[in-house]
Amino acid sequence: MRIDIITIFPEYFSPLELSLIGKARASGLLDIRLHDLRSWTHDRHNTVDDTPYGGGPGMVMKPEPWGEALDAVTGGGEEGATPRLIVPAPSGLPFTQQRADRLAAEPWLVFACGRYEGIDSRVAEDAAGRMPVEHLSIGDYVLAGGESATLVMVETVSRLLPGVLGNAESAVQDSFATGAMAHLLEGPVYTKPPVWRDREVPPVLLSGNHGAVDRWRRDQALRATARNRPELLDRFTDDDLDRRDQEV
Ligand SMILES: Nc1ncccc1[N+](=O)[O-]
Repeated sequence: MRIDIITIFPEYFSPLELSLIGKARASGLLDIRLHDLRSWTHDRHNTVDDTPYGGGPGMVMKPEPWGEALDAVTGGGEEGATPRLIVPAPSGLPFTQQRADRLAAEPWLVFACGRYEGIDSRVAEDAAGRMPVEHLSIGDYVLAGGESATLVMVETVSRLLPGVLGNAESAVQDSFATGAMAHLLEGPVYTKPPVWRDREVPPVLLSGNHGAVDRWRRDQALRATARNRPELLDRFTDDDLDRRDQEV
């Protein structure tokens, strides 16, 4: 997968040189390219923002640098390929594991990181004439810009790509994963030693009875979900739960 990130703070993305994503980039599984939006400004101050029409607080990012940046970055696709443009914004559609699964199937993503009060809306309208454009939100709070959200989305999507995680299985067992534990929160996890500060690991996990372990894990996941995210349980119908009983 190719990922382009356009931002006025390229250094914000140095964490993408570390750990699993860093290794995936080094191995060629991931081709992440950073672009400084100011490269497409032509004035002495490399201006990227201006006051909002209609008044109001803050600044809006100017359309010209973005238009040139997107032309330059998205024009260079192999055999004229076009990317999916992701614009992180609090006003966007919710970024969920299901949406991450879908994005992980895309060959090429471009992230436009807006700062201030956002990017002039004509930029996304103009780009939509040439490529799919999605405004996505990672949560109902206001960040100073799209960079943190882009880090979250890039990490969430990248770890789903085959070969990026050491053990692809663990992506399946995660909270919100698809399959039998879909939409359930992950329950408690344990590793050695079997007793620590007089606290024992639940005996079922040491029993070697995989059916009992799976049932225990699903029960714990249902409890965690009921406690912290009861609204996620509404998605289950009775036969869903019955089906899970068969599956687990
Ligand atoms: N929540 C956000 N705040 C600012 C920019 C982007 C955001 N987001 O969720 O993608």
